[in-house]
Amino acid sequence: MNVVVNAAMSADGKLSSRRREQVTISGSEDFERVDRLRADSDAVVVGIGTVLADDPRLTVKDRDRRERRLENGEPANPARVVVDSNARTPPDARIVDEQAETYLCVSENAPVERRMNLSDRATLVTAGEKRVDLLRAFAMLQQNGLERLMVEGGGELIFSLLENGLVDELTVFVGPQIIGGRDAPTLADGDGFVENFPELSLEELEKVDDGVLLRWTVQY
Ligand SMILES: NC(=O)C1=CN([C@@H]2O[C@H](COP(=O)(O)OP(=O)(O)OC[C@H]3O[C@@H](n4cnc5c(N)ncnc54)[C@H](O)[C@@H]3O)[C@@H](O)[C@H]2O)C=CC1
Ligand SMILES: Nc1nc(O)c(N)c(N[C@@H]2O[C@H](COP(=O)(O)O)[C@@H](O)[C@H]2O)n1
Repeated sequence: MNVVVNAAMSADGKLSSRRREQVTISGSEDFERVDRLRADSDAVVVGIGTVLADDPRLTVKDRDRRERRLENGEPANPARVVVDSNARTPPDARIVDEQAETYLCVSENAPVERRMNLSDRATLVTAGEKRVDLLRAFAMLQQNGLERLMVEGGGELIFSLLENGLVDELTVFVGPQIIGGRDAPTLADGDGFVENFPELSLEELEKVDDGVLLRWTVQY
């Protein structure tokens, strides 16, 4: 399995504002790159915080790329994965629409009624007692044939994946704005590291739009 985290952050490291509403940080060239990356993935992964904040579709926007996937015997869009311990994904969320297959990673603690309401819209993957056990959940996704995972955030999920040693590559677009705010989400939130900080190796640096694209591999 190969796991790539991709995110866009402001020059001060924020993924969005303290209101946790979606902020457009990438420019058109970067959004094209993100679309290519989605098209080259078996699944796009987000946390429930991102679903509740952004109501994303996570589909491939370019028709030619969707057609190329179909020609290669793949579904038009990659699968979508939500890490959602308590099955809080709204049944009318875009992420469970008909445009792609969706996997909801839930914990054993998720209320049965919510799971039942979602079970005809998504494949439920149960891993972990109270919180999704990411190592087990990703192993189960791999058993379902999902090898190339692109993680789009948010900060809580990205931190947990790094903590679990699950990230192979980190691609970050740094945009030309300051968002600020101590409560605004950053690239890696959660409890934070106090030692054994994951080490990154810079593989690529490029000016894209009015910002910078950085690609690192993670050294464990
Ligand atoms: N600029 C960008 O590229 C992106 C920005 N965002 C922004 O990020 C914000 C959402 O990020 P967050 O609030 O951090 O939410 P998140 O999307 O990282 O989801 C975190 C939630 O996932 C659940 N979860 C279950 N098991 C977990 C585990 N093992 N580890 C971690 N989380 C687990 C928890 O309920 C946790 O609160 C929004 O404001 C959104 O707009 C989100 C994605 C990309
Ligand atoms: N790459 C990137 N740049 C930004 O500026 C962004 N705000 C995001 N957000 C991510 O994209 C998701 C929306 O996807 P759809 O357009 O609905 O397919 C959003 O939920 C974030 O994960 N990404």
